[in-house]
Amino acid sequence: MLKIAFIAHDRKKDEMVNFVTAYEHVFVGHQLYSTGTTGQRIMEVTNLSIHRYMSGPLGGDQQIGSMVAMDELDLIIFLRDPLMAQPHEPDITALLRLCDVYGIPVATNIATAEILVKAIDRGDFAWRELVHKYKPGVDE
Ligand SMILES: O=C(CO)COP(=O)(O)O
Repeated sequence: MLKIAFIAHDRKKDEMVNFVTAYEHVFVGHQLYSTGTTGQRIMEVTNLSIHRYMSGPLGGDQQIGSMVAMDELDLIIFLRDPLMAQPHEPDITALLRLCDVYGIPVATNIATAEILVKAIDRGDFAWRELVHKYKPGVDE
């Protein structure tokens, strides 16, 4: 079972809802997290149970970043809006930076998200189990 987070900016929320709905059969077996409004939108139209954090501009990206730092997430699907400035741009940058620090797979557009979900379905994420056994900063 993987720990997966969904985040979508406002003009990407319809795309996220359609995506998660299409692959509900894949996501149902995993532990799911999201920022506030994204999770609400997904849960309105699916039977998935998602732990929702705060809305992005109110700290949700940072809460998800904290999960990354604690080695509590395996994968993030973060559909960003590249054409609209966000008030919490520093939080977004910080989250993506932490994904790079810890080597967390993160899809920032739907094409990559499609590839990652197919990889989940095939079991390609088994390597995450090994990563969880080694915690940088703790074991070194
Ligand atoms: O702003 C966001 C991510 O940066 C998403 O937050 P919401 O899901 O609450 O809209």
